[in-house]
Amino acid sequence: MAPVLALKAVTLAHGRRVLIDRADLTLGRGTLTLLAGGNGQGKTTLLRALMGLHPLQGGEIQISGKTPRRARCLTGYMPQDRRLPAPQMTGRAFLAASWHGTRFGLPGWGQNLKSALQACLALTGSEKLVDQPLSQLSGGERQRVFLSGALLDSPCFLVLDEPLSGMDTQWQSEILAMLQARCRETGMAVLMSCHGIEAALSYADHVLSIDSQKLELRDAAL
Ligand SMILES: Nc1ncnc2c1ncn2[C@@H]1O[C@H](COP(=O)(O)OP(=O)(O)OP(=O)(O)O)[C@@H](O)[C@H]1O
Repeated sequence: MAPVLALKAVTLAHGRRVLIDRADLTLGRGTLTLLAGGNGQGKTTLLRALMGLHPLQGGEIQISGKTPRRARCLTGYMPQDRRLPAPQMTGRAFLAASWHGTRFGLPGWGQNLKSALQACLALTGSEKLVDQPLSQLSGGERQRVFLSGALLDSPCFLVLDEPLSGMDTQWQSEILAMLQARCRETGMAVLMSCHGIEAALSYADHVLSIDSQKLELRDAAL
């Protein structure tokens, strides 16, 4: 079976500035990996490249054996830039519009969507948040609603860019425990960037560090 994520000699840059130079990497099913690195090292750029949103200067990325664009239906993504699509929109309408990514922004309200949405809201403790306008939620609450959306299509690969920012320590622990359990139970793999990885280490299998254009994968227990 193809690994969930495979990078072969991947080079990423912004203009002439190379951020990652000919990196190889493999992540397997059911693993939770923390992406670490100082400001400006290229974490967001790497995660965007995994979603097919940033071009490669060289090399190849495969997600479950497919190119990032072809693997869209297999991936869930929570970007770092979380500007509100429409401040008065409720979380429920926002999430309904993103279900399956095939609705051209039009919400669907069938029973399948309702059940899938309810399950994801329960995972993130967002049931009581989704019927309020997004603009009236706190930063940490909004993060949980957006995380529900990333989980909505039961992805095999979940890419999260600083999902814990703005959450209090209690919610950070609950979300990390939930993600760890989903990895174990469903085989989903998670790659998530976060600053201050110490608090998250006990939930993770690996730490992927970006430093001086290199990627290094290590066991989280070391
Ligand atoms: N659109 C852009 N055009 C040019 N340079 C960019 C662009 N976006 C980011 N950069 C630069 O690329 C580098 C890496 O940015 P990136 O956002 O990937 O870093 P990061 O590791 O996620 O940082 P942080 O921890 O601060 O979020 C930074 O030096 C940044 O200034």
